Amino acid sequence: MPLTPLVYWAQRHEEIYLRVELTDAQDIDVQVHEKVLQFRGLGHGAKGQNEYDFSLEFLLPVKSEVSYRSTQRQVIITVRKEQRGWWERLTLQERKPVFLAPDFDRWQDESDAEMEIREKEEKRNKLKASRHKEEGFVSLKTAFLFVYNLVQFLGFSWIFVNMTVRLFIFGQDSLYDTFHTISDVMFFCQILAAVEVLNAAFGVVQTGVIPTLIQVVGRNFILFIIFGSLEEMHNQPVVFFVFYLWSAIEIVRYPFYMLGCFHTEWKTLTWLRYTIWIPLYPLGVIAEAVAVIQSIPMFDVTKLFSIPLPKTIGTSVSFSYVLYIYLVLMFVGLVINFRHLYKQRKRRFRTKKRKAN
Ligand SMILES: CCCCCCCCCCCCC[C@@H](O)CC(=O)SCCNC(=O)CCNC(=O)[C@H](O)C(C)(C)COP(=O)(O)OP(=O)(O)OC[C@H]1O[C@@H](n2cnc3c(N)ncnc32)[C@H](O)[C@@H]1OP(=O)(O)O
Repeated sequence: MPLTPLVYWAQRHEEIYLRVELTDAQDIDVQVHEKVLQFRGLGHGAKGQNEYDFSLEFLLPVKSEVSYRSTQRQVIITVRKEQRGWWERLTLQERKPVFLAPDFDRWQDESDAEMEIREKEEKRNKLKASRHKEEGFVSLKTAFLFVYNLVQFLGFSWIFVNMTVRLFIFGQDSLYDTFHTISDVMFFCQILAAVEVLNAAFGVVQTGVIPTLIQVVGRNFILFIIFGSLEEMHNQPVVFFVFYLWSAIEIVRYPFYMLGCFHTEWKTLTWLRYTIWIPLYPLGVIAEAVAVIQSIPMFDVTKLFSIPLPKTIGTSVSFSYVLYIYLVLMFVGLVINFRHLYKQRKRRFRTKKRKAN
């Protein structure tokens, strides 16, 4: 003979919760027809291990889909109200069935429930607002990166095209006046490149700060100290090779980033971005090293940037010592960035392959 378990209830504007006190319940069957809920199940209740059942006729219509979950201690049933609203009692009959009691763990009166809804609504609105903010930030960031990359692309394209055209027109002669014709734009692009260090440092782009710092500081050292400060270096052909190698990678790298801003890619461009540094980087470092070595006697003669020593010692330390140290640093920088670019290349092509599979 089935027994009746203890049932606790609570409501919200849209739902009814029933908690059936049955331990280790099995063979549970819960059904709702019209306004009547029927429960049947085997388990350990107030009267020991037995079959338990009950039925409830709700005050108002409910939806026929009912959900329940059984834990070790109880069965929790959720029934959705047909119409949103607050019920003055659970059952149609005014007298409360004896096995039914309020679930004080979940109990809320109407105003509590309304407060809960308002809090949920507020939370949802806040989340929406923060999502809007985030989206606004993302589009601002994308616009900023796109404009930055476009400016750099235009700058380096101008340099590359100008040098190539001059090479065709003036042949070898063009190697001697690269600095005079190109340096203004190169100064502009390389000063602007400091933005890349900030982008990496502030997480605007997901990349390491050190490789970017090495790249920007390394190039600006050559541009401002070696070429910029020594007039004797201005008409050296090495300027041509350094500028040409720098701009050759940048006319590929920046359009690659520009497409990346729109989550687009052009496979050939991606391949070029992650491949042509393999010959260009060592060549670039060699060209820069040649420039540094060429400048050493010039710094010795002009005593530019030499560090004066106290009068008692009487002489000064030539800047060329700094340059010897810099040559070593260049080699270290080359190794760090070569490894970094190799890792980026592997990561890029590995992910692509995985996506393709
Ligand atoms: C600490 C001070 C030390 C001073 C030491 C001095 C020693 C100096 C030695 C220096 C030697 C320098 C030699 C050098 O000047 C010679 C040359 O340049 S020769 C020419 C060849 N050169 C090159 O090929 C290097 C070109 N440069 C670079 O590639 C970068 O500057 C580098 C930092 C080296 C690597 O770039 P990065 O780490 O950013 O890799 P990724 O391109 O793969 O980017 C990673 C993700 O970030 C996104 N990203 C990056 N930048 C942007 C951007 N501007 N806009 C939009 N998105 C960007 C990129 O899309 C990647 O995202 P995802 O993975 O999602 O695609």
